[in-house]
Amino acid sequence: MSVVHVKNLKKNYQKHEVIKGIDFELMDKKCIALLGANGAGKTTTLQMLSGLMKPTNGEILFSGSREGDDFRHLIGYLPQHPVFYDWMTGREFLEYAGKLSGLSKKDSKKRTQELLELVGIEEAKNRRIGKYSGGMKQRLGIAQAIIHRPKLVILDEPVSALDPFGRREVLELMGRLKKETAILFSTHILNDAEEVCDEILFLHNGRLVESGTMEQLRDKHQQAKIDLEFKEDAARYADLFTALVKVQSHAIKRNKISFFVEDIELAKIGFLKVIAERNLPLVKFEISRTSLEEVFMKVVEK
Ligand SMILES: Nc1ncnc2c1ncn2[C@@H]1O[C@H](COP(=O)(O)OP(=O)(O)OP(=O)(O)O)[C@@H](O)[C@H]1O
Repeated sequence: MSVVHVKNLKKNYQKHEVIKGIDFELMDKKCIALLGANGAGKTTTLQMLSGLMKPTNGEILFSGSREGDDFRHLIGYLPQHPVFYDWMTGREFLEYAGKLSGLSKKDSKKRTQELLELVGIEEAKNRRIGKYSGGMKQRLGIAQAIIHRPKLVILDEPVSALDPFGRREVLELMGRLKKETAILFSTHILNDAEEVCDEILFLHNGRLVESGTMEQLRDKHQQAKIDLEFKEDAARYADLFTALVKVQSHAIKRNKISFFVEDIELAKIGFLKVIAERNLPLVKFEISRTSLEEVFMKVVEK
């Protein structure tokens, strides 16, 4: 089921158009990554969706509501740089946020306990937030954003400022969270998107240059790849392989060569034969597919 439909969304800052007419639809209980380089327009888009900023043009229609309706109860939002009251405990903060979002005192307490468990900070609930790690603060922020059971939770760069441990905790939480609600999160880190999301929206200079499920993007853009690493400069060996099988392209970086091939099975047999027959000084043979990062570079260079 659709949660929100965005049509021809535009935003100007003074005369400068930073969002140039984007369209997309978000489905229930999916995790969607809004991907883009710095300045692509991610924060601007998320702020319009969360109701914090008015679009210059276009429509944001939440299912079950009409244009002009107040849709804030349907969304939860965690800004890029959330601010907490460090003197409050995690439990106090969530109970307070629950009451602010309209829950009764009793419901707020009940939901707080449920969320403390869901986000994994139950044990630290009576500790002051000032003593929490970055990952714990971010998980508390996510709990706050979903306290009123929104249909869509919007997270602006939720893992960018975290160390690898914090990052892992939050990514795992996002994976669990999509059972409850749709998640839209922005990032410029492609691995994070690849790890948790079902769909991707690629934003580039204020336009959506590509979108789809991970599977659709892989089918459309990803190619099979064989990486070879030699003990010495790889350039001298490239021709031995390109002459062999249908190699679509290759890239040489000092001791390494990446070959993009059409038929991975055929290429694998041919490559291994050449390596064995000529006893080439190989240190690594790896079969993979182009990463999302390579897909992204390809899409934005179009
Ligand atoms: N209040 C503002 N006034 C004028 N221009 C702005 C304003 N806020 C953002 N911009 C410009 O709009 C463009 C998009 O900014 P936005 O913050 O939405 O991008 P972003 O993709 O979130 O980038 P980042 O990853 O750096 O946060 C940028 O060129 C930015 O300089």
